[in-house]
Amino acid sequence: MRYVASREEMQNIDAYSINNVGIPGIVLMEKAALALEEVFLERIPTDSRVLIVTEKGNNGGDGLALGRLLLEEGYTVDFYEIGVIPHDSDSHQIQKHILEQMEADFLMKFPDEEYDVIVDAIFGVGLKREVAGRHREVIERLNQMEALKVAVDVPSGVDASAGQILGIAFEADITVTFGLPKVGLLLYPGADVSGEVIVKEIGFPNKAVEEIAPQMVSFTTDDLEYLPERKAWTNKGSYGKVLLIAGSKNMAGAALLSGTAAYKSGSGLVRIFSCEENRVILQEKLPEAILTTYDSEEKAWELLPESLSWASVIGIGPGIGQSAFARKLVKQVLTLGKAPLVIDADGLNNLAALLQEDTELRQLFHEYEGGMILTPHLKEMSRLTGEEIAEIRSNLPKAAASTADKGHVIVLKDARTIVSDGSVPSYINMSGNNGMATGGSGDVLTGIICGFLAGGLDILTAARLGVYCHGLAGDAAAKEKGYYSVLAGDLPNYLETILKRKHFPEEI
Ligand SMILES: NC(=O)C1=CN([C@@H]2O[C@H](COP(=O)(O)OP(=O)(O)OC[C@H]3O[C@@H](n4cnc5c(N)ncnc54)[C@H](O)[C@@H]3O)[C@@H](O)[C@H]2O)[C@@H](O)CC1
Ligand SMILES: [K+]
Repeated sequence: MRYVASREEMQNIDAYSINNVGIPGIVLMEKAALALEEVFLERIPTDSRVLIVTEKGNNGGDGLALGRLLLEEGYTVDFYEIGVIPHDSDSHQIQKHILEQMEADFLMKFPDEEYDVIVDAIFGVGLKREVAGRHREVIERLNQMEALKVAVDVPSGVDASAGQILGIAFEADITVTFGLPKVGLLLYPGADVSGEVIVKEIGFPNKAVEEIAPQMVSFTTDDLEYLPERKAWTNKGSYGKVLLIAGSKNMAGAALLSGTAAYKSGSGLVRIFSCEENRVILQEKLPEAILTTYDSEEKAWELLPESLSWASVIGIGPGIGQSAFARKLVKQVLTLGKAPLVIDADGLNNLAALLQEDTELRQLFHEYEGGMILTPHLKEMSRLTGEEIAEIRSNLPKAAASTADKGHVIVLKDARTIVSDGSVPSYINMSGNNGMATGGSGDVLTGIICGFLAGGLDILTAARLGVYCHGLAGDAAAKEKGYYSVLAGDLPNYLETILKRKHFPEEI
């Protein structure tokens, strides 16, 4: 698990490292420059022409130090300092002085030449208001130039805390960021202009990071260690019984996808509760599943209580539709269910309607004892909370945390999914890609989370790890099939290669 920092948190980590631990700022700056140099040497030929654009803060200082190292390696380097900020930082002054001693040239005006690489060292985490005037003009021109664009720490113009664009932003192909990823590089639209984000260690001591304890975390592949344990002397009963209330007439696929994903993520037994019309296809495509099907509403109400009491995990929603019957299904589950519960898709739409119209249901919802995970995308979240989508999008972590406050885990699904139980830190997911924006992908996520719950994970870990592994499966799928052609049905297969890493890391 690693922290993801906001602007203030990163500034506090900087300050703590320098003032309390005693690491001189210039040392951190030199390490930042070395980290940038490393990326250059790995990816960019030394006969390249590089333009480094700076301002007088520490981000600019990083750029100057990088330029010096690149000159030593044989790159051709031009420096252009905007120089509108009235005072330069101490470390910037030192870097400038060194370059002057080395007789490096500073361009007096914005260059007309062509470059292979442009480095943006104008603003980093110090940016706090709209970019205007000369800064805006320069960033506009840089964005029009053809070159590989490298941002130092944060693309200038991106609010490092929320990912908003403050007027205009440098459009980077690569952002080399120091110490910790910044929230603004991961949330959109900031993520769009950050390109590939490379996180480089530059020597912020753990003590400084622990002391500040940022309010967001993310997973890396090391966190696959949290996957449910599997012991030698076990049987199918050891890995839980998942009941999926899914599918309706013409919607067998949703049940199939979530059921397959639940099995592929380790569930001992999966039972699908669906309509009779789906029996044949489910039996053919997922013969491992136990089927409980109904051919009338009366039959459904007769079968449901036994299914609910059988289950150690319940998932409801994929493909159930929004009929009065489906709404009653949700209500019955909240009334009779005792196990950890995942509510997704139409389960959430029905829940939103019930919460508005049914006081008794509101109480059941708030008092549900088994633990509950809700997995809304932005539209479903808007229905649940009554907030506008734009408002939710403007601060996804806040939207998730304030809804989760009511005692549930919220998985707020977007290009960067947030998972929160209302406490800090909340989780921001870094895996996954646009190839997963395809029908049925959410059904697979529901199945994975149910599978992890069945394996014994608590609701928060199951939700975080479910989202992370779902994204990794999507990344593996996109790598082979391309972003256009990933199907939700591919995801459970690629999930195999991800989960396998826990026990066979050497084979990956
Ligand atoms: N503090 C440290 O010792 C370290 C800082 N590092 C680098 O320094 C950066 C932070 O440096 P700074 O805090 O000096 O700030 P920046 O270099 O990010 O920004 C420079 C200054 O611009 C001004 N400013 C902010 N918004 C503006 C706007 N819209 N228009 C015009 N001026 C504006 C502010 O006064 C700010 O201090 C990091 O992102 C990182 O790149 C690294 O060298 C590691 C060590
Ligand atoms: K920058």
